[in-house]
Amino acid sequence: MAPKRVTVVGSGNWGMAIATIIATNTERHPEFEKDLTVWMFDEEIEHKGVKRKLSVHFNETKENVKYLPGVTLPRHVIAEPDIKKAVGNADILIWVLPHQFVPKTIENMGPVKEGAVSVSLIKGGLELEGGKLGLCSDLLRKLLKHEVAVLMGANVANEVAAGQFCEATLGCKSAEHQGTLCKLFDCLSFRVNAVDDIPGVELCGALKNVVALGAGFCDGLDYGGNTKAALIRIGLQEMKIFIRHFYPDAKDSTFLESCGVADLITTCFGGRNRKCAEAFVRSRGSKSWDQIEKDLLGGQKLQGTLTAQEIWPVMKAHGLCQKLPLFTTIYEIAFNGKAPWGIVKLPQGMPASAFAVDDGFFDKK
Ligand SMILES: NC(=O)C1=CN([C@@H]2O[C@H](COP(=O)(O)OP(=O)(O)OC[C@H]3O[C@@H](n4cnc5c(N)ncnc54)[C@H](O)[C@@H]3O)[C@@H](O)[C@H]2O)C=CC1
Ligand SMILES: O=C(CO)COP(=O)(O)O
Repeated sequence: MAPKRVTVVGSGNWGMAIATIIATNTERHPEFEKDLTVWMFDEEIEHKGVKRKLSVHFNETKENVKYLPGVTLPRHVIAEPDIKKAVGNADILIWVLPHQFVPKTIENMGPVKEGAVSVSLIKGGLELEGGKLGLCSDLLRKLLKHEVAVLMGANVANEVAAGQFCEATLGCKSAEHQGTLCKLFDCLSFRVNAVDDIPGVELCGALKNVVALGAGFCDGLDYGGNTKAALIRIGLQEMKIFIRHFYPDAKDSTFLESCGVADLITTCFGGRNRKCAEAFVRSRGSKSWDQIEKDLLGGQKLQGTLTAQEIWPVMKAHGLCQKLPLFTTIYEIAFNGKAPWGIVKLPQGMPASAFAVDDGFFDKK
């Protein structure tokens, strides 16, 4: 059988980091073609005083100076800015875009190969479809008309690119594809465990970004480890309530995989959602989320705020707000001007001086 061609669709922080792992595996396993294509959403960059396209700079230097600076990828990783060329010949498509860009990207691309398979690494992209909760992998499945697996885990991109040990969870229904896809991702520093609970894996990946906003609010209020641990515990519980409401068959064991508790922990300590939520509180209401994203992420994208907005109408439509007080509070702090210390149920009448930011910028709903 001809070796399978692989394309990574997306070249942000995670797209580039996972390309380092995949490229190692396409080189050592003969069932894959060694060259790895990465679709690069092209843009003009200025690096050391020289202006040129990001893809041109990458193909010459093998460094994505905007989204993963300081890391040189293997020579056989090739950036392709033309989406039609990037996906047209691929047998395996790895989706790693901020979820808001998925529909337009698919609209712009041509046909995909018969028998191709996709894996979504995208955390977010939830919507109600005729009362049912639609996932990003459902959208991909609908538009691409082929099998879509998911890969989620405790995988802060810069740490993965640095070769630090971590784990990930592959959610995949077909036993045949499980084997091939594990081979594509698994290596000594990136251990992959396959399960067949796709909605459980994917929803853990999306919802932990919302909980991470709460963790950032705690950091902005200078609360310590006990409070953050409580928030993580309650967050995990609410993730489970939410997921089970829509997918009663989601497995308990999924929450103990890397995609569950491990991703929640790493994101609540080291993620961008946490970082921006801390800045939101410290700005005392003076900066919008868009401004914070621009100031702190250098072109990378926040996913937790969008996901919080996506699940809010879903929670309301399904009468879940009371069952999910933490998710509700996170939404209200992020978008309704609720005081950030509402993140913990503190005793009524506690003196204002006990709080780091009680200077009147947030009303006390
Ligand atoms: N960065 C991380 O540590 C991790 C991220 N993820 C997930 O991976 C997904 C992708 O995130 P990152 O790779 O971090 O991206 P990123 O936030 O670092 O970069 C933004 C990406 O969006 C692209 N872009 C900007 N405008 C676009 C447009 N109009 N159309 C298409 N693309 C456009 C940029 O070229 C860039 O590749 C997200 O769902 C995220 O939650 C998952 C695990 C780890
Ligand atoms: O998903 C992640 C780690 O697994 C990264 O989270 P952030 O998007 O908050 O950085």
